[in-house]
Amino acid sequence: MIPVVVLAGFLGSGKTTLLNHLLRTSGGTRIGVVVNDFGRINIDAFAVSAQVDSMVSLSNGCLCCAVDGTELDAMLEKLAAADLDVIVIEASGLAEPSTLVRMVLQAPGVTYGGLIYVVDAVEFGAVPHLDRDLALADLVVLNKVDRVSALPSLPCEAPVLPVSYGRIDPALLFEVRPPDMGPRQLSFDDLDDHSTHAHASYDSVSFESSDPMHPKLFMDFVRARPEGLFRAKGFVNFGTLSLSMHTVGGFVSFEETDHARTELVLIGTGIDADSLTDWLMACVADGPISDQDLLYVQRYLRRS
Ligand SMILES: Nc1nc2c(ncn2[C@@H]2O[C@H](COP(=O)(O)OP(=O)(O)OP(=O)(O)O)[C@@H](O)[C@H]2O)c(=O)[nH]1
Repeated sequence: MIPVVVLAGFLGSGKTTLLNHLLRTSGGTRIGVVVNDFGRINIDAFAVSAQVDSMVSLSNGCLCCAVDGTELDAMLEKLAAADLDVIVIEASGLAEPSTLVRMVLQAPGVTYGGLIYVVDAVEFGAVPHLDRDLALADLVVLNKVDRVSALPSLPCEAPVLPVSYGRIDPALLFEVRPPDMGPRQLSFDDLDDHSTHAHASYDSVSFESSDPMHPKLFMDFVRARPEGLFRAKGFVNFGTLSLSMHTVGGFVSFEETDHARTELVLIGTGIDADSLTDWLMACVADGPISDQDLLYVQRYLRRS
């Protein structure tokens, strides 16, 4: 099922800037984008190759469409049928993120991929209901940090990623495919020094085990994972049950899989690779796993 990431934030916080950054830096990832109106996406940055209905197909494999709230269901269904890797919905600055999240959770053929909430590091004090929105967020992007001398502290439990101009690493939100090596010409973006981009400061940790993980110990790890751990993805084997796991900030989703080995990649800032590896090693089961034990993970399971 195609994951749907909801991108929300108050007026002017930098959602469109972030979305354009994702579109520019996601290589060959096929992204479906749902926005409130076309004018907002920097379509000039791409060659528009076709326009069908209210959907625009961009040369980098991105499908763009504009909807109002009532059309969202139908548009998601249409996008779900297309061969996409991920769908990003940019909420208008005044949309209620909770309404959008509910709509995505109910939409057929897609799976919710988390709520990314953009906060303006200068203007955040003026946002109505900021606490309420932050409480729903899985990952908070504290944008425009170029405009402040000290980072404000936000009242939220979700991990906070300080950035300028929405430059987050797309791999924090979804699987990034290498660029298509088609007839595309090199652009200035390709010549960019990527070491200066946000992702240069991330650490990643890989963990593998052919012995099953203990459901309770592993779920304790998932719940208590360190704040800087923005993303985890891969497979977890619990003996008779194997799940694929995907987390974005505080958001976690599991789906059943046939992959009968634990293979995880954890991405974050300020994470200690050795202690995370030790922690995961300590989650390996030291005996058989009972049906009772499996209940700890089964309640997180999404059924398609
Ligand atoms: N200085 C600075 N300006 C930024 C940054 N990110 C975005 N901007 C500017 O802030 C303004 C608003 O950015 P948008 O991306 O349009 O914000 P938005 O959340 O999509 O706005 P609405 O759709 O009106 O809610 C634009 O002029 C951006 O160029 C940043 O990190 N630093």
